[in-house]
Order: sequence, then C-alpha cells, then structure tokens
Amino acid sequence: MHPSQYAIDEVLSSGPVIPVIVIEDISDAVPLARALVAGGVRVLEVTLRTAAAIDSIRAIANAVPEALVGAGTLIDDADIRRAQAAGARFGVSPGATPSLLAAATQAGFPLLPGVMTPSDVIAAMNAGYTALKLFPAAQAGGIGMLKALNGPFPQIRFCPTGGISPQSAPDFLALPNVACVGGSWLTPPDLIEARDWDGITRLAQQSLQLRK
Ligand SMILES: O=C(O)C(=O)C[C@H](O)[C@H](O)COP(=O)(O)O
Repeated sequence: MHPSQYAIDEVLSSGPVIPVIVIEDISDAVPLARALVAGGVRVLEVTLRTAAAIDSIRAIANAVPEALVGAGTLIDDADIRRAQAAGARFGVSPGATPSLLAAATQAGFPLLPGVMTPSDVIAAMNAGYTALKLFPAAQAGGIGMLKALNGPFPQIRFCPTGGISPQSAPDFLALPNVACVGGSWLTPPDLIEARDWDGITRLAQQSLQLRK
C-alpha cells in the first residue's frame, strides 16, 4: 500500500455511509458540510459534476476543518490536480484507469478507485490499491457480487456505491468485505434547495444507525 493510502483507511472507517454530494450553488457548500458534520458525518465526497464543485471543496476545506472533504467523479489526471489544489484530502473515482491510478500515486493523493469486474480488482491491486469502490454497486450485482468477490480477493475492502438506499445499506454493511457504503440520499436535492440543513443533519444522524 502506498503511504498516501493510509488516509483512505480513515475515510473508510469514519462511519457507515459516505455521502455522495452534488453542489450546484457555492453558497450551499459550507452550511451543507456543517449540517453533515453536526449529524456525525465528517467524511464528505463532493462530486466534480458541477461547475461549483471545486470552489465548494475549497470553501469546505477552509471553513469546516473538522470535515474530511474529498472530491468524487475523478476522471483524469487534471481532476486529481485541481482537487488536490482545492484542498481535497482524498479522491473517489467511478473507475480505475491505469493513468488515473498512476497519477494519484505520483501525486501522493489518497484515492478510492472504482471497480466493477475481477480484472479491475486485479489491476487496482497490482497498482497498490486494496480499498476499492464497487460501482455501480447494485447494478453490478450488489450483495451477491460482493460475496463472490470475497472468494478470490479477501484482502480487498469495498465501499459499494450506486443504487444503495437506507433500506438496503444494512445488508451491505453486514458483509465482511464491506467497510462502508456510498450514497446520495443524505443530501437530497430538494432539501438542499430548501436549505433545510436541520433535515440534512437528521439524515446524517440516521445514517449512523444503519450498521446492524
Ligand atoms: O459521481 C461519482 O463519482 C459516482 O461514482 C456516482 C455516485 O457514486 C453515484 O451517483 C451514487 O449515487 P446513488 O446511486 O444515488 O447513491
């Protein structure tokens, strides 16, 4: 394991659910991060899917130091550079291309790469990555897929993400090779639009109870 990957251990062990966050309006970033932290969720994955994402990461890193803010949807080397420059402490990708893995290693940037096949797992392992996101988790086979992967790859810890709900999360979290799950349900667009930060704090608190 690369030394920078120790931060991924902290990301995976901080709580049962990593919130996958989409921020459209930069002015929502800090109150949203504070609402999640107030609910006991300090690892935050801000996806690079919106124009506001990089500035949001920078704002959260500066104003909410108790949060562990990371960047999601990393696609290429440039994404790693701009996420790191904005203060992201880790990155998450839907995939695990050789160039993305090499760029993260070279930058000393903790990365949770996405995999969906045994060949993806082997390629990531060979590049030194043992904590992986299974994406899209439900569509890739969900619980059955994770049980099957545990046969040949018992040393891999997964953060399944994609299609997981508060209803299905406990069954994922009960698996020996699942460290945590990712999900977008902690930050629903309607609550963000309504700036219902208390509602988001409640969702964060509820997510802490999902481990059976
Ligand atoms: O943007 C990324 O980097 C992604 O990998 C996609 C997210 O992981 C899924 O969109 C999770 O969303 P839900 O399925 O709604 O929980």
